[in-house]
Amino acid sequence: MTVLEEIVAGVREDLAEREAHRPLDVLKEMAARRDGAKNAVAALRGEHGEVTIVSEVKRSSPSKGALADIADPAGLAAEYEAGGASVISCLTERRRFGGSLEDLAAVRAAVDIPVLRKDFVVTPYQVWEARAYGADVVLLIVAALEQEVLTSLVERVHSLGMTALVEAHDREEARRAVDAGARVVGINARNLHTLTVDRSVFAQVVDVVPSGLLKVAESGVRGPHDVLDYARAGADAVLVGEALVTQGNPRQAVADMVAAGSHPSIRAGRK
Ligand SMILES: O=C(O)c1ccccc1NCC(=O)[C@H](O)[C@H](O)COP(=O)(O)O
Repeated sequence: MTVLEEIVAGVREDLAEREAHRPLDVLKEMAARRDGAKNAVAALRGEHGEVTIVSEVKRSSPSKGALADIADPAGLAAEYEAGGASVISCLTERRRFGGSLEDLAAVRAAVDIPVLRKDFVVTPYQVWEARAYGADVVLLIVAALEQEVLTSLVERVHSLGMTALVEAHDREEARRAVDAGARVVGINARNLHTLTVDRSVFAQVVDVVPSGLLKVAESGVRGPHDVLDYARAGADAVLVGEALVTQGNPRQAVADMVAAGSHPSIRAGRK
């Protein structure tokens, strides 16, 4: 079993339990009580040609184990927003990442910018959950989904007013993301078989994604210099987790990355 298959198997077990306790109709009522989803495409695109920053609430991971003791995910998200983040990514997978839907709802309540549900979404029920708990963006991982299922989940996410961030790890997956109707394609540098990070994957894959679609570079960012590198390789946004949760001043760390993404040389090159 690959790491991804193992994670998805655990996700399905947890999901079966939640579905048994909360019928889809109840979730739909919860979703209907929410304000409409925020425009994540506009937030990710930025207003002045800058490369935007997606800041992640991440407690632990399969590759690194425990990363940070985040007692107050809402407070952390508010710090990220104050530092200039454009979108908050909130991990909701429990077993390997220590996240929850409660984290998602708390983050949603604490910030005004769009919030991403970062999980291993494989069924429409999870898409409804995302909306019910306040997400504006839903991660869909190409490697975890048959093409027909991927396409129908993208449609479901968009039909609920949210944005799908469709994640690819190579050129073939990027083509599948585009074919599935993605408006935002993530290119993740973390190999799901070995869990190693190779930041050059972004540059190897990005030309598969047509101009007009947004490109998000994911994983492996250690600091502003990596934001600059991803920006020069064509990223519209950069998603950062570990580097923000493992040091003392997340607001400043985000601000430094935002400054890199807004550097005049980057903005000039994107006009
Ligand atoms: O982070 C992991 O170890 C991991 C393992 C298996 C599947 C997904 C994984 N991470 C999810 C992510 O995509 C990252 O949390 C995100 O891109 C941020 O990465 P980083 O800045 O390197 O923490």
